[in-house]
Amino acid sequence: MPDLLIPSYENGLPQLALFDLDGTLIDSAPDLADAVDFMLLESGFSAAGEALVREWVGNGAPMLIKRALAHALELEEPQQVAEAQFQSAASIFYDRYDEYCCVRTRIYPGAEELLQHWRDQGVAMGIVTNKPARFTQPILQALKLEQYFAISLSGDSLPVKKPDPTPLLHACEALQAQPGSTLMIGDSINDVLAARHANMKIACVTYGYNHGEDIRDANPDWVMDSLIELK
Ligand SMILES: O=C(O)COP(=O)(O)O
Ligand SMILES: [Mg+2]
Repeated sequence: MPDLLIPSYENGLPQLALFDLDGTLIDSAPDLADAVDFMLLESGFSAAGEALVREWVGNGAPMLIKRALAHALELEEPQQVAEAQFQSAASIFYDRYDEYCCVRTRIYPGAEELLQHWRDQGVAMGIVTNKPARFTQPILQALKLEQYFAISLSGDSLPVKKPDPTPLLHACEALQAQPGSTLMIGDSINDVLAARHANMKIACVTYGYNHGEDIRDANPDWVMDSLIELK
């Protein structure tokens, strides 16, 4: 693995840094698991627990809900969940998570130190998350993180989400940065694929949510145990 100095950028710093949110900057799994378990219990199933929810996060709230229902119904694929069942479970999940989306959610150690450092160094920063916007904004506000970001794109901000590269390219265009001078920082295969398709370098954290797989298997350009290593 190459060291974390980023030689392809001027001064070793990217012009623009795009951050994934869940599993990269914040550990949101405890509150997500609470909302999933509330939804499952209200729908007449058993709770799934946080460990499983950590494996289901990463492709947006609708997919998280479908994965939880597929597990409860012992279906092989989340796509097999009936639309009516999904809709009623989703409204329970959304109401619950609207109210309790930032109770036990925490910023990972080292994350804010990197954000402060890069802000001082003049690196432009943005959020590209698959989380729906109705949750992204309140969480960024509650954790006082919104001040760092010039742009924040959520899973429903555009017609497509990661692993599609469109949100990453959209952020570059909005902030007049070249993909080749932009660094994506994430925790999952969705971040790696989106960055690859956008011709961006990708650095990944090992502690996040990657569907139970080791992120090294996705071959990101850099792997780190803490965001502080980027500083
Ligand atoms: O909400 C999700 O499923 C994942 O969100 P993320 O893209 O910030 O990891
Ligand atoms: Mg993530």
